[in-house]
Amino acid sequence: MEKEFDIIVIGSGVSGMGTASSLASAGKQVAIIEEDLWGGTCPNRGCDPKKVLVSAVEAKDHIQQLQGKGINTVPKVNWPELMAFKETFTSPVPKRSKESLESAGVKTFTGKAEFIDEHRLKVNENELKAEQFVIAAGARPSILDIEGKEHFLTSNDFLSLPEMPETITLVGGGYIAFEFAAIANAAGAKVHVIQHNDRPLKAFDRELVDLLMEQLKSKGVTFHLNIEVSKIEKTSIGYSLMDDSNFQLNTDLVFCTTGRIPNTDVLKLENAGVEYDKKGITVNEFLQTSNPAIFAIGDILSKSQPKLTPVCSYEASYVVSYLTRKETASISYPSIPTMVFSGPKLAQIGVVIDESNDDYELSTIDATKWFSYHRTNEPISKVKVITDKRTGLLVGAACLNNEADELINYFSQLIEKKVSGSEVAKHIFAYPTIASDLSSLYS
Ligand SMILES: Cc1cc2nc3c(=O)[nH]c(=O)nc-3n(C[C@H](O)[C@H](O)[C@H](O)COP(=O)(O)OP(=O)(O)OC[C@H]3O[C@@H](n4cnc5c(N)ncnc54)[C@H](O)[C@@H]3O)c2cc1C
Ligand SMILES: NC(=O)c1ccc[n+]([C@@H]2O[C@H](COP(=O)([O-])OP(=O)(O)OC[C@H]3O[C@@H](n4cnc5c(N)ncnc54)[C@H](O)[C@@H]3O)[C@@H](O)[C@H]2O)c1
Repeated sequence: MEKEFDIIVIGSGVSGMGTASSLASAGKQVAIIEEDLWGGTCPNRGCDPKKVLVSAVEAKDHIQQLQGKGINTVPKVNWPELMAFKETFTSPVPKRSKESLESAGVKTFTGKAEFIDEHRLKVNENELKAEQFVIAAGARPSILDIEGKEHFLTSNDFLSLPEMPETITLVGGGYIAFEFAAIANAAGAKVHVIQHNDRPLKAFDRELVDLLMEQLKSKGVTFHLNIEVSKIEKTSIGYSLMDDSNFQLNTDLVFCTTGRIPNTDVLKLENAGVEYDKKGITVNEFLQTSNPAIFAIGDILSKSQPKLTPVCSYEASYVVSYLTRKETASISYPSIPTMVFSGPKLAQIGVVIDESNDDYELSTIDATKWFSYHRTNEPISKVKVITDKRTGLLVGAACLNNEADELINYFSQLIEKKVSGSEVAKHIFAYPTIASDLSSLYS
């Protein structure tokens, strides 16, 4: 049966949900298609469930740090209970997301979308037609193509793991590995992280990554650098991982955390004249694909910006403004904060440099003994601020401590609003708080 709409959105994650609802509110006839969990990655198997599990890491770290300083026992993480708590957040998401779209006037279809031609899509037995399309079909975990790859689990499995085994191994040392390593370690597992070169979390400040690794090592996480796993063998008690020389590691479970691949292969994009490369769909500065009636946003894009939830929301909001003619200028991104919710947390925004140069001044501040961090006896707090030598304004920052997820957003405001150090000094912040340290960090 053929159905016709003004705009069809493919994928109901952060990118697709916001786009579809806002376009419907603007008076467009909108349909949205989802083949799996309504609401997509972030609330079902990404940021949100992950951060619920991180709560246990935070609680345990906090208490562990205060041993002999007023607290005398370290609690144990009860994994099944923590998972049940996580479920209270995730299980309502698909139904609630679909209902919210429908109440906004969006027509929902469950099934896999495939382009038939430039204006038509096939979804199960339906043929859907539209003038314009927004592709927001996201990405999925990549699986290394090695012998025994069928034994790999993914981030989706980790976030629903019924029991935490004695040993887990994460192959690939990126965001997911550093976050899951902290979670599994807090839950009592022996954790191994295997990285094929010597630069885990490559986009982050190297010194801070090294310090984060030291912290994780001190809690019992083992890092194996410059190891390229080439084979996984099932054994009577678990799995054995091997490389092409002498490396061998036994583990109860093994997760592939080597990145995510865009869902470009399942959409039959060639039928609609939409071009893509291995990083995703290529778009111009209006988020328009090689077919001008088809737009793409979110994790499915081939882009230099990080693939993160707030970036998806930003692109969704831009494409809605563009399609409703409220915006005709090209998209321009602000500085984007990036965060690793490990233990401790690592955050970064803007310019990243290893040392001062002709343009930028780098200040590295050891804030471990500052009141804000010392009162909870944090093992480390390091902050780097980068200022433009010409204007004196903040252009970048990186931090490693338990409060980095809040601190980085203050830096983001200062950078985006071009607030000078002397202006910060004129603010009165509640004391003692992380914000009240700002004038000492950036003056
Ligand atoms: C474990 C994990 C933790 C993360 N933590 C954070 C974090 O802390 N902070 C942060 O900012 N970001 C985080 N991210 C990244 C963030 O989740 C993503 O950037 C974001 O969710 C992407 O949204 P999206 O809408 O582009 O894609 P998705 O949410 O993936 O939505 C795409 C949807 O399209 C559907 N789809 C695909 N193909 C088709 C088809 N042919 N037909 C119909 N439907 C289709 C999919 O089923 C999916 O539901 C995390 C990611 C992971 C995996
Ligand atoms: N806090 C957050 O914002 C957050 C958290 C989790 C995920 N994410 C998003 O999800 C994406 C995927 O996360 P990810 O951690 O899977 O990917 P990633 O790209 O962050 O890291 C992958 C890591 O695997 C390494 N690697 C690649 N091939 C390998 C091999 N053969 N053997 C060993 N190591 C190998 C890479 O060098 C890299 O260090 C992120 O890029 C990010 O966009 C964000």
